[in-house]
Amino acid sequence: MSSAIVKIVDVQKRFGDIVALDGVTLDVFRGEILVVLGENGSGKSTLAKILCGAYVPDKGKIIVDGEEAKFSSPYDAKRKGIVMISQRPQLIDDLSILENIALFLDETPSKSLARRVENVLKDFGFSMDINRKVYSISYTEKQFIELVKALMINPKLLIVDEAATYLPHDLKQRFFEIIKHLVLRNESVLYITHKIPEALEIGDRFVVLRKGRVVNVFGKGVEASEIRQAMFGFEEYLGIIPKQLMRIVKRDSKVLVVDKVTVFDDYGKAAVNSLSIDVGSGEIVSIVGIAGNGERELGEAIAGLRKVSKGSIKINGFDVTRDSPSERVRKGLIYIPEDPFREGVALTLSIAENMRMYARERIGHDTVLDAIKKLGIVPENPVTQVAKLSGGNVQKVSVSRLLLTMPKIVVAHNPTRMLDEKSRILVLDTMQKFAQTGGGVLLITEDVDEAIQVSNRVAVIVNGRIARVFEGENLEIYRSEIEKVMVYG
Ligand SMILES: Nc1ncnc2c1ncn2[C@@H]1O[C@H](COP(=O)(O)OP(=O)(O)OP(=O)(O)O)[C@@H](O)[C@H]1O
Repeated sequence: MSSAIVKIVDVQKRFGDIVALDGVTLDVFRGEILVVLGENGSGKSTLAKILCGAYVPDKGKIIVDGEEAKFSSPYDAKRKGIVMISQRPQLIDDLSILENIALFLDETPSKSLARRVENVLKDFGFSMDINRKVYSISYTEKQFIELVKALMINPKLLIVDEAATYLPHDLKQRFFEIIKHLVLRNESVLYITHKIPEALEIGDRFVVLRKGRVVNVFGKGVEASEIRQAMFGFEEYLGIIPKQLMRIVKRDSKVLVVDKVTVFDDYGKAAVNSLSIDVGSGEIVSIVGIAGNGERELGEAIAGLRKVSKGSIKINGFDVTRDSPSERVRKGLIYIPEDPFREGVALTLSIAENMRMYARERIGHDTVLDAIKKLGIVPENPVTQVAKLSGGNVQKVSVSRLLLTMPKIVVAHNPTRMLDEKSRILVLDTMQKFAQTGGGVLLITEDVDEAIQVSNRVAVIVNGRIARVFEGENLEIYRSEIEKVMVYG
């Protein structure tokens, strides 16, 4: 392996009394993909933010190309060829995709820039209207635009903070090909992910952080169990309840009925088009699709956050089509939105205040502590402001409502995004247990693995319609067909 492009020497970073990084020393070599793994809150994003100039370390040094770098902003790092694609898209909602990219590149939007952007999109085999305003695109599409933006400056060190993990399979594979090309040109990639199989697929070396310290650095050939052991202290992949143990689904007793529903997007286009789906008591139904096919609008319509133009929605037998979001909650709905930062939590409130807001009855201190413990939220202190939590821990607060109430139907949009493996299993397991006790779950997800693992039925959404429904004991056999329908309809 060649020389280090970046040397991280004894870096420490504290936020009040939280030690996010505790003396991290690490080299990033030229021409490598270095994967960083660790539980939620272990310090991965903080390390990435220091490297890209968003945070200044309290102690320690960052050496780039042999010289100590003192970045005071991401702009300084960008000038040195270090760019980060963050876990949470950093785009301005009211600007178009093209305007956002222009802003990042310090250019004015022009026809020639549009052509360059379209060429990168072509490399991905993807086309989209780059004049669309960012507020109208999904979270996943925003993340994709972040990748495009970063690649346009030909970075020397590209930092990907969980920004590619949830891309649709084909786009992710193309992104992997593109970063492998970067590496062939001797550029480097620091890749943060929670998915161990993904890490093994892409990485050359693997660093595991725990409580802000490097606990292991592995080379190629490492086993998933070794990484798991370093991350969590146990080797086994924690399984979820096998589906055959689930109680019989009562399809005749429907907890959610979406009947020929049409919903418009922010542009007045029908994003959901006369779509019907129902969920029986004891059933988990997944809706899978490539982001931008109407899944977000469908979730919002069920939650009462978006108007239903035609058709009707019933929760637990009640017609809720015209009900307010809170009325739907009263009738037994729990909705976990796609973007926890925007809709899932109140960032300025504490963990406990958020949880008290979700619970429909008064909950005591012990219930709050119990939910924090079960989900492994760090820091554990219930008065911590949610804005101070790591991405995965914010998502945990958003999904904690699953543990705090006994709803009839859960509608969850990408609920395990940003969660480490342990917490992901807990969330899926909770949904299975909830279905076992007679509830129903509509899981809207881009993660086909997850849908196959936990569902009784998998419906594929394409252009706002259900293109196909797959059903059976073993949905695994339909995997490639499901993926094909997702892409080709
Ligand atoms: N701006 C901040 N203010 C206060 N605390 C912070 C801030 N940013 C991070 N922290 C704390 O530092 C610790 C490490 O957070 P970090 O975001 O680096 O974790 P992470 O490994 O990236 O987690 P995740 O997998 O959830 O994204 C956490 O305990 C977090 O609460």
